[in-house]
Order: sequence, then structure tokens, then C-alpha cells
Amino acid sequence: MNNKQHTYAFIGAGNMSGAILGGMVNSGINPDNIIATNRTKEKQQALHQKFGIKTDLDNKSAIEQADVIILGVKPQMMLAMLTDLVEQGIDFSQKLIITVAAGLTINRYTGIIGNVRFIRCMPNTPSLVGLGVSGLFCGTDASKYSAEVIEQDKEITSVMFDAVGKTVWLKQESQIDDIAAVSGSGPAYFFLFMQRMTEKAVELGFDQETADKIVLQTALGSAQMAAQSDDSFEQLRVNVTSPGGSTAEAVKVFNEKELDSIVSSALDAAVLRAKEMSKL
Ligand SMILES: NC(=O)C1=CN([C@@H]2O[C@H](COP(=O)(O)OP(=O)(O)OC[C@H]3O[C@@H](n4cnc5c(N)ncnc54)[C@H](OP(=O)(O)O)[C@@H]3O)[C@@H](O)[C@H]2O)C=CC1
Ligand SMILES: O=C(O)[C@@H]1CCC=N1
Repeated sequence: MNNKQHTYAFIGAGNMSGAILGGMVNSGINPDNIIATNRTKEKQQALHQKFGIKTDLDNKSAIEQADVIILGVKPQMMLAMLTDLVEQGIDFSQKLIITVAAGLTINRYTGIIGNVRFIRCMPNTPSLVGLGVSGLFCGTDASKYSAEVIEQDKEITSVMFDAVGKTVWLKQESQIDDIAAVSGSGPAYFFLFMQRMTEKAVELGFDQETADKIVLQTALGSAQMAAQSDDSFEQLRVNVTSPGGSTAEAVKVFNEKELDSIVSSALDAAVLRAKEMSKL
């Protein structure tokens, strides 16, 4: 199947949609086949200028032009927006609907736009640079659509999200909440850690530019090294930690302050919030 024949409408062109569509264009997907809508004009214009995609301020017209619809608005706004579109007479029955919204379960959508073809996706913002990871769950009703249609939709989605990073198909919808807590939000955790490391480097006497440079390169180098190594994360960490050396003292503090429990509680809180959002 040639995925470039599809036309994609991104409804809500914010951070996540921008990262995905930018990654798609960067990977060679024709920008003429991508339309983005947004509530305000400025973000659309910026995406048009940066990636050459088409834009439309009208959701209805963008949806009518596309066969793959990516819903990229905040969960809190999603259902009202879809209700409005249904009231405008939009028929979603011939479209593949891919939603990236956290929390909202498929039954919340079908209650408004009908039992159509659905994929839930939990991407992350490094998709912009082709290094995203996306959890994917197919929510299409197998008693209504054939296995062939479902497989085709999964293929369309895989091609799209493989273009911007790695993909993981999930067997249960609830796993979307779990992967959201790990990789959906994950970049924020790494950025937070990098921010705190940089602040400390400045406190130690480095100027901001140097602090940014050494922290960024350390993060980049560590991730690249882990990607190229057969060793576990634990072994790679051990390799840096000379017995009786300075790293061991820092690691001891992380352990004494129960980094494992901090990480576990933080991810539990993210999963819980996703479940709360499903009831919004
Ligand atoms: N950010 C992330 O890392 C991730 C986000 N997600 C999911 O992606 C979705 C979007 O998040 P994110 O990109 O961060 O949020 P943003 O606020 O950056 O993007 C949402 C966009 O939707 C636009 N919008 C709101 N209502 C409408 C409407 N009725 N019609 C058209 N556009 C509209 C907003 O426009 P304006 O600002 O002009 O009002 C905004 O640009 C969420 O559902 C979130 O759960 C999933 C994984 C990771
Ligand atoms: O914070 C959020 O709700 C979304 C889901 C994962 C990343 N951003």
C-alpha cells in the first residue's frame, strides 16, 4: 500500500500535531497531502511556513478533504468539538479516525460520531525529529468491519507513525494510559532532569551556555550510547560508577532519596490522571 496516497487532516495543530506532521514531512510524506486546522491562525501559518502543509481554519472543510483524520485537540475540548461537527452534518463513516488525546476512551467518541474506524495513538513530541515512540491501539469494532479493513487501517497508521519514530501496537486500550505515563510524558521527565542538572551546573560556576552544552551532550551521548549498546541501562550505569569514586556518591544520594519510589509514584499519578480524564 502506498501511504502517500492518503490525505491527512490534523484537527488541532498544536504541539503534538505539529510534531507528528513535521516528522511526516521530514520523512518524505508529501505536504500537499496534509491539512492542519487550528482554532487560531498563527500556529497554522507557522506550520505552513515551516513544512509547506495546507491549512484550513474550518474543521468541517478539512475533514471533508481527507480520508485519515487525526484528532489533536486537548481531551477537555474533544467531545464538544466533535458534537459540534456532527451537528454541522459531518459524516465520519468513511474516515479512519486517529486520536492522540490522552484519557478519552473509544466509547466516548463512538457515543458522538458513531461506531466508525478508530485508532487510539499515544505519541510523544520527539516525533518531530523522527525519534518519537507511539503506542497504538486499534479500537475498530471487529463485528462491523472486516479483518481486511482493520488490517489496512493498522498499516496506514503504522506507516504514518513509523515515519516519525518507533511504534508499539497494544493489545488492550488501558495500556494507552500506561504508555502515556512512560513515553508520552517521558520527554517532560528527561527535560525536567536536564533543567535541574543545568541549574546546578550554573550554581557550580559554569555560564548558562556552557551548562546547556554539557548537559545536552551528556543526555544525547547517553541515549545514543544506550541505543548502540547491548548492555542494560543498569550495566551502562555501573560502567560509569567506579567503586569508591564520585559517581557512586551521587548515586548513593539518589538511592537514599528513593529515586525508584519517586519515579514509581510519578508514573502512577500520570496513569491515574489519564483514567480520570477518561471520565471528563
Ligand atoms: N504534548 C504532548 O507531548 C502529547 C500530547 N498528547 C495529546 O495531544 C493532544 C494535543 O496536545 P498538545 O498538542 O500538547 O496541545 P496544544 O494545546 O498544543 O494543541 C491543541 C491545539 O488544538 C487547537 N484547538 C482547540 N480547539 C480546537 C478546535 N475546536 N478546532 C481546531 N483546533 C482547536 C488549539 O488551538 P489554540 O491554541 O489556537 O487555541 C491548539 O493549538 C492532547 O489531546 C494530548 O492529550 C499526546 C501525547 C503527547
Ligand atoms: O500531559 C498530557 O496529558 C499529554 C499526555 C502525554 C503527554 N502529554
